[in-house]
Amino acid sequence: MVKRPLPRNNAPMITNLNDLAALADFSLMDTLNCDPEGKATGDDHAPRQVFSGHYVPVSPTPIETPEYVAHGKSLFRELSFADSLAQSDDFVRMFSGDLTSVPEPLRRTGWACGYALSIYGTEFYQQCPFQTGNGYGDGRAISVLEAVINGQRWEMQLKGGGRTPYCRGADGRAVLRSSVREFLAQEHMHALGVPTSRSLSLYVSKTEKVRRPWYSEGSGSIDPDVLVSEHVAISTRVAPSFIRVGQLELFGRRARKNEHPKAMEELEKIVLHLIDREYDGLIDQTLPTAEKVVLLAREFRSRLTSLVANWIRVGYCQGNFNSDNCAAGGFTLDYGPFGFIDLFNPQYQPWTGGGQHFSFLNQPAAAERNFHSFCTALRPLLEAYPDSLRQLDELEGGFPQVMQAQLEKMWAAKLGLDAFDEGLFRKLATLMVHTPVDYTMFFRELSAVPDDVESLQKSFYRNLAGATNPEGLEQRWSTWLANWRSLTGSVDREVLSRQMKLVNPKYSLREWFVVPSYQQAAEGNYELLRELQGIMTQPYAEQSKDVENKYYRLKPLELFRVGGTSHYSCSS
Ligand SMILES: Nc1ncnc2c1ncn2[C@@H]1O[C@H](COP(=O)(O)OP(=O)(O)OP(=O)(O)O)[C@@H](O)[C@H]1O
Ligand SMILES: [Mg+2]
Repeated sequence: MVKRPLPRNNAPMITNLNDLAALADFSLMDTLNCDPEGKATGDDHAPRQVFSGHYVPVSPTPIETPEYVAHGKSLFRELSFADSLAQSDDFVRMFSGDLTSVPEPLRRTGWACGYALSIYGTEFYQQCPFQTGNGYGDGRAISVLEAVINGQRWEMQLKGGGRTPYCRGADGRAVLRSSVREFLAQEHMHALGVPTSRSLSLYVSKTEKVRRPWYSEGSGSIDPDVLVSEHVAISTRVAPSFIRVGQLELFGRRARKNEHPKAMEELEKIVLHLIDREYDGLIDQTLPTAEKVVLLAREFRSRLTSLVANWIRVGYCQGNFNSDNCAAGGFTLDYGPFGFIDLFNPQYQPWTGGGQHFSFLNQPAAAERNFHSFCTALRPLLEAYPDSLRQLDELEGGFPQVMQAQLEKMWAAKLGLDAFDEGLFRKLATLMVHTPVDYTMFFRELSAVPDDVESLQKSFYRNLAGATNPEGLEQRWSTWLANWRSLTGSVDREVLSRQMKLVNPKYSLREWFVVPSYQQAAEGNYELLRELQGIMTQPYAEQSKDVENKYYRLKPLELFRVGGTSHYSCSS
């Protein structure tokens, strides 16, 4: 008998698709309403209105001649998946979109979900080709599996898996460039300790290409200036669910407007489903719905505020924080026009179409708008319960205070302080802008608890000597540093430093590291991508001198203002 290797948690190792099939569990999913017009064959790829139901059955369209690019090694370990699985024929086939020969109880059709859109709290319908909201949703994301693995329920979703009824006439594909970005970012974010969807696998087609607007080499253009032909790819992401605030909104809007006889029932069902999938064990199952709704809002508020504080801690700007890109489970979702900040600028926003409302330090305000959309979606369920409605209003009204408390806690931790000091923080923010500094490097250098400004200068984009008033600026830094040191109290320097280095990462997934990795990948060379994957999944570790020289660096000045590196459009 062949002995199977045992993973660390002693659960049996998953070495082939049959092992995975044995863990499939569609029981929760099956309690939801299927679109009554949905075809059991899943052959439903043309844009159309979907008037009701929580999901549409749809089969993915496989990419031609798939080639293995990468798999999420740490997620594989957590799921007890053998690394070899990622390159095994039947696994590659399934996760490059071909469900035609999957073993039972896996299914030959996946599912796509509709959702609504609010931008910064304002409801939108124009993005829907029918102007009704019934044609908007997962246009190229198709879920293929729900499984309970090591006691945890996971949904697996292909991105770029072909057209769905929500494709709005687009091709349903994702290009290698955007897939590499999302793949690397999800793993990096997880390693940074920030809740996120996770990366399972990434396959590229060796033959199938699509055209996308993008930037010519070294372009200084704001908008894309060329059409490029790019290889398509399918990445699979994994999360407890992919329910978005926008999804709740779709059902909330239908219930509010009484769009069909089952509208209220469908809203209640998706909300209870969200609780089962994302808040299991946190909300007493025996409570009436109205009370569950209030507890849900409280819990989501807590997760969302903590998430956004964490984004700021690690220098992440989501870029497109609409309600449809805001996971109702409170984790990071949709790594589209995101970016990790280099030079500190509170208004940093890499997405050219995004506007200041989604910029780096405006993310708490954007989150508040998404929370408003979330509460608006829940409200129809509380119409007959004035007490619960009042509690929901209070939760919504209290968002800024909770957000502020999370931010203060985060800034205090970044500075190694027990308590937030407003004066110290304000002075620092001003100095960081005036100098200017590299956000990640500055906090990491500070984590060494330096005696003087000299070592901090490694993170400065302009030598102090080159400043308008060099002595003045240096003096302000020295004063600030002395004030900061006095506030850290009598904590041992080593202890303080160790503590701060757990909060302030050394390495972050700067776009100018990612660009060459997807450019190489487009040539079939995945070396750089895998190097980045290795480095960015241990962002707090010092790592080798070589790694430090290559990846612990200021962004080269010539890369500022380069289209595709410093700013980009949403084309993906
Ligand atoms: N090539 C495409 N084909 C079909 N639909 C698309 C395509 N690109 C984007 N969409 C859809 O357009 C909408 C807006 O796109 P956005 O960039 O927010 O999402 P995304 O990156 O595709 O997906 P997600 O939010 O699932 O990560 C989404 O509903 C998405 O499904
Ligand atoms: Mg999206």
